[in-house]
Amino acid sequence: MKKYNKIFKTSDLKEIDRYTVEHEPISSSLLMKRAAEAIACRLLKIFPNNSIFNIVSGVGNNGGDGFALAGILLEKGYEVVVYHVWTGACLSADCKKYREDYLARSGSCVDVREISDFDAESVEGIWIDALFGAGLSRPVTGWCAGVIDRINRSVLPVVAVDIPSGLLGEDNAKNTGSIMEADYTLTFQFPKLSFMFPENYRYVGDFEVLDIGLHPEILRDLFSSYFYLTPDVLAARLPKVGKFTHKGEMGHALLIAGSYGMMGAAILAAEGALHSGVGLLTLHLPRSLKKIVHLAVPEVLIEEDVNENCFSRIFDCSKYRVVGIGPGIGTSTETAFGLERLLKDWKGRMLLDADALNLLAADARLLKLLPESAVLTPHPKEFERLAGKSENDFDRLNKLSIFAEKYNVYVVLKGAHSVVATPEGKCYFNMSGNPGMAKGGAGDVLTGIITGLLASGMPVPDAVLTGVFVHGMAGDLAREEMGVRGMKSGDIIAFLGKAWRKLETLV
Ligand SMILES: NC(=O)C1=CN([C@@H]2O[C@H](COP(=O)(O)OP(=O)(O)OC[C@H]3O[C@@H](n4cnc5c(N)ncnc54)[C@H](O)[C@@H]3O)[C@@H](O)[C@H]2O)[C@H](O)CC1
Ligand SMILES: [K+]
Repeated sequence: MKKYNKIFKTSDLKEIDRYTVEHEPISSSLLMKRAAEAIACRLLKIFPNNSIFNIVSGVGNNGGDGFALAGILLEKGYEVVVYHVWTGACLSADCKKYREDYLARSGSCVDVREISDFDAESVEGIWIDALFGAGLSRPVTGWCAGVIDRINRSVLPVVAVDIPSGLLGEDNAKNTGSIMEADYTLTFQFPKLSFMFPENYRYVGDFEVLDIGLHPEILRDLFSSYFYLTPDVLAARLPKVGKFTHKGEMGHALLIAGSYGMMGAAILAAEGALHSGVGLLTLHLPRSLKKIVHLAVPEVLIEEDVNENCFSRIFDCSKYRVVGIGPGIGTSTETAFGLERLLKDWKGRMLLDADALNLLAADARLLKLLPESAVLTPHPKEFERLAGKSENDFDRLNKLSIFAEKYNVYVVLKGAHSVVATPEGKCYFNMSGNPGMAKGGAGDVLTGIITGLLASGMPVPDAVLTGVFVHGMAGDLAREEMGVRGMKSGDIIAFLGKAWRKLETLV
């Protein structure tokens, strides 16, 4: 079955739920049981040695998940206590059903109707947070906030069901209420948008998406502008390299990179492209610096600039399928002039990174010269120079989308979940990569990879999404062998071959 990796709004959940219940068909209580079974299965794998579960349940369906989970764990012989926090007077029908089932089996339950009913201090084992889920409509305040605060002060691990209680699914800019600080979040069917933002990591912790079999038709048909990238979806986009392919078909790329003192950037970008299927790669380099690079990367062709130490001018780009520019080029006046001439002359495929973006930010006239579907790969600071300051991560995402539409470009905002904004207003969040990649040079490798893929003729969005994902995947393979501290940017290149191999075997 084809997978649709959409990130829906939490307000869409009711409709997805309703459609699944009607068309599978399945009762809502059995769907809840399925969700609780998925949680139990994962939970017991994450904490194989834990035998005591303290489940904090609310009155809605998230609370219902808590009671259904409690029943499953009780049946398996674990010690379970449910703290039933009466956040409202009425229980949802399924919460009521699973509470009654649990009590009927003599499950231990503490009714919490005010903060003094809740003692978090003498507790052992782990906390399961099933207080509020996707139905939360406003910040959590009052004595319910006190329950969250007490758990946050506890030293025991916290696992959130679907979403940490108190966190809203999308925009949390005005969320001044209490929010559960979970170590893990086990979320149903798709990650929530707010999980993608660095500022929410302290609440979400590490998250995993559990497939609870919501109906594929509604997941396919319901609109969303947000998506997340997984290997299966990307493997499906990989074109086959045919038996009779020659280097001309894989494309000729021009990379403009490096300047005095920053030649490593040129080498890393070149290696990224060479390990990503480019047919021919020409490096345009400052005159006095070409030797260093040629010795380090013998596979490239070299074109020399008239300037000794930096990029200043390209005379003819007509033989290239793509031009990548930026890593280590600096921001001298000569280079600014060279970029302006290039943008006036070149209307083909193009990628701009690092100092090329700083030059764009310094002279807004240049933005209007960007070729259609150009690819920009800023980190947050570079994006801020281009688009101005953002109030928070959600605001930055909106700015990103507006920028991509306005200038008709693809923008890769680099980060823990790098996000690709398209000219059509879609945003794709990357799910590969790790903190070991937060090092100088990692971005240069990404520039090379995407430039290489653009040269090979892949459609622009496929080249960008695949490039971002495989870059993170190579980083993940490097981390497996060398650890977050031990790996360096060059190791991303060293593991690119294995990453491609892994992706290709999924096709
Ligand atoms: N389709 C699915 O993915 C499934 C989801 N399940 C679980 O259901 C919850 C969503 O349940 P819902 O009943 O809609 O909402 P909550 O449990 O989050 O309860 C909200 C509850 O609380 C009230 N409320 C809202 N905000 C506040 C507030 N700030 N303070 C106090 N009270 C508040 C609101 O009126 C409701 O009464 C989802 O997350 C999953 O965990 C299913 O179990 C499986 C299918
Ligand atoms: K929760």
